[in-house]
Amino acid sequence: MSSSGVREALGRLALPPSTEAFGQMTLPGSKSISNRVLLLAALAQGQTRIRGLLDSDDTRVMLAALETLGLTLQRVSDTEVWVTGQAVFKNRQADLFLGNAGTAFRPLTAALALMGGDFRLSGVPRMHERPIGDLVDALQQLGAGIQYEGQTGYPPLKISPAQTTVNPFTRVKGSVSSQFLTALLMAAPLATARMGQPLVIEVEGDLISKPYILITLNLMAYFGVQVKREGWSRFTVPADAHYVSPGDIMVEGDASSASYFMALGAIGGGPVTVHGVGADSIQGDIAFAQTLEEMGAQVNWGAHSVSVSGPCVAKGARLRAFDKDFNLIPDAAMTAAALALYADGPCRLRNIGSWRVKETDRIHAMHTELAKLGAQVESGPDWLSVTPPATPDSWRAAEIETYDDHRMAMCFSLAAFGPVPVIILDPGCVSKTFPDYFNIYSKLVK
Ligand SMILES: O=C(O)C1=C[C@@H](OP(=O)(O)O)[C@@H](O)[C@H](O)C1
Ligand SMILES: C=C(OP(=O)(O)O)C(=O)O
Repeated sequence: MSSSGVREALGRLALPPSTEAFGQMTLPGSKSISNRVLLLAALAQGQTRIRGLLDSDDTRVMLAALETLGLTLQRVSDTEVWVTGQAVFKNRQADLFLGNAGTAFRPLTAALALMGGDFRLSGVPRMHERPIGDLVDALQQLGAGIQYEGQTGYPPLKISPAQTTVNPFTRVKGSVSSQFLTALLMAAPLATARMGQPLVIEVEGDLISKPYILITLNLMAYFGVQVKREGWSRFTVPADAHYVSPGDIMVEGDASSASYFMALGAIGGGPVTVHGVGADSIQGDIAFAQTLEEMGAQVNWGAHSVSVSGPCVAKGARLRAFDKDFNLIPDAAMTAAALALYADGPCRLRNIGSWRVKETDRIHAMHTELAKLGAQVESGPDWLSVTPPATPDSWRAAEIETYDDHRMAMCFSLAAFGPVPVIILDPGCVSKTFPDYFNIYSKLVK
């Protein structure tokens, strides 16, 4: 990292042309669960032992922010930390750098805005292009003092002490990111504690990425706060809501990270077995296994593991093409887009508009890089269609740009099963959620 916290793009990784993939791997902890649990533990009464924590850029910025806010964190190892909660954080003035971690930026904005204090929240330049206006609007309805330091609707943000009277009702738009609703829900006990009455959160319009809200509600319940949910449009946090440490919590493996290895099993013969998520997972992205089945792979479930086998595409076999709405699994959907290279016909990903405002404009990035390899690609505001190279001769060797997007690097590693050399530029961008990705990858592909 440079002094501004911006990671320098470095290096290139030539992928060895691969024909097979098999073996076992253990997943790093879930990013979504790790950052939620860190914040919930910080707000909870008592001490929480967190095991299986993800150790990556996104969790490091969250840990550093909590330390700056005065929390006592005991790091037992890279994947284990003990957090002693404080209903109201000790330091009420802080300047926090949150990288490009949506799961740190959005929930901390809500918690600090409702707690009150003088805070500044910033990130890498791309974070300052990722919208946050819908969350700020919802928090302002609750009496929060938030100003935009630059462009209206985007970070960096300045938070000033909240008004003491708060409204027991707010509305939030759900069409840009589900993380805004997640942030309001997790911070809600700070508002109910001040008001002594329940807080009602209404979602305006469509809500995207719904399974992530279920992760939020599940973990809030684990920390003692039961939210009443009426469909996807109304959420009520009770008047007496307060977080209590569950004592010990084990973070599941990351289901989005699992998608790359499950995909390897589906194109390289397999079986590839991932340990850390399985049939009991609380993460929506495990539903990617169903996409793989629809494409012709075989999936075997354990409680905490998944094994995938499939055809060997390097020997000419093909996966079944798909036309599918991916709104529920936007992250694993990128893996499906890369697999379209090996399909037996045109594939279409629908309802993926949120890709435009993630680590990069993922519709543009995917379109550009798949086309470099010889696929015929078309895209629109919220869709992507990929016609795979018709014959081995239609493939073209390519240097794949990764746009400082971990998922671009990880999903294009699957292109190594085509008939051309592939180079991944700046492979180190995987550090956002999976620093060890290429090391584990290299052990499973032959
Ligand atoms: O709440 C979460 O943990 C996440 C929600 C999703 O974002 P959107 O709700 O913006 O689609 C997902 O893409 C992101 O990686 C993690
Ligand atoms: C969208 C992602 O990240 P974030 O949590 O920063 O939104 C992602 O990991 O694909």
